[in-house]
Amino acid sequence: GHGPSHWSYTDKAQWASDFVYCGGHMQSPINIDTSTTLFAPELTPLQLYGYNLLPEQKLSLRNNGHTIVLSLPANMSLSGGGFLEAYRAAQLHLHWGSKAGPGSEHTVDGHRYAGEIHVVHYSTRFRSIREAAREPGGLAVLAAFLQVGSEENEAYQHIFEDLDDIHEEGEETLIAGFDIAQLLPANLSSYFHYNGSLTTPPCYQTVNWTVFNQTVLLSQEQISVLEESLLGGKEHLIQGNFRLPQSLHGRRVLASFP
Ligand SMILES: NS(=O)(=O)c1c(F)c(F)c(SCCc2ccc(C(=O)O)cc2)c(F)c1NC1CCCCCCC1
Ligand SMILES: [Zn+2]
Repeated sequence: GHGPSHWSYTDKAQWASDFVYCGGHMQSPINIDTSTTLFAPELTPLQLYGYNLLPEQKLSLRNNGHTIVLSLPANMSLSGGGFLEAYRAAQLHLHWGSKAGPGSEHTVDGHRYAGEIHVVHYSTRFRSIREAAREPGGLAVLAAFLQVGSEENEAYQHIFEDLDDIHEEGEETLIAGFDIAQLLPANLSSYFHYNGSLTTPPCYQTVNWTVFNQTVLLSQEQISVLEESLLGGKEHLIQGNFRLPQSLHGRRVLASFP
């Protein structure tokens, strides 16, 4: 990049020199080693409120050069799941790979999935996500793995059918509201939980991560459309927009299931 505000996935090794937190000891993503996770029965099922949006509710879908970001209304919220406070939804975005290989951020026992969805929330303690992003526990991100299955996933079509409108970096379009919960696994009770960071600069170490154990199934065609539709710069597609697993530095990963 040319100056600290510009970074890319091709110069991940430089992030820590431009962004101090990216070299910290509570970074994300991580590899989840299921043989060392700790069963925590206090991790209750996640409760989603206001996720079932009416079609009249229009949502901004934007190509920001690193991923696609769907902005979410602040009356969508999250509680339970061992969280001590409530969180408001802010945005969701995706990470994916290319023909060369899969692109989830977290891995499980070294396995990388085709992709990963992140639904970003911020604590109701704060007035804005910018403020919350700087405070420990300020953000809660729900993560689910995208896996290739035999059927087309109708919920993801609400997003993928409009990717041509945001082919170029910086482009934005409006899509009709739909049930955002349909983008997540049906089982919201089985998940991993750990404290980590944003997975891109500025890498703030302020994220409560929830990674669902059940995956979401999309068709190969849908995954290919995601991998081939979005430009991150003049000539190159956004592909492989994932950070490599970071060291735990002694952190324990909790599991809501035995
Ligand atoms: N996995 S993640 O949650 O760390 C994450 C990523 F991996 C991401 F790649 C992204 S997108 C890259 C950051 C970015 C770039 C441009 C703009 C803009 O032009 O509006 C906005 C954001 C991205 F937006 C996020 N999440 C954002 C992090 C940046 C801002 C803090 C709060 C929102 C969460
Ligand atoms: Zn993300």
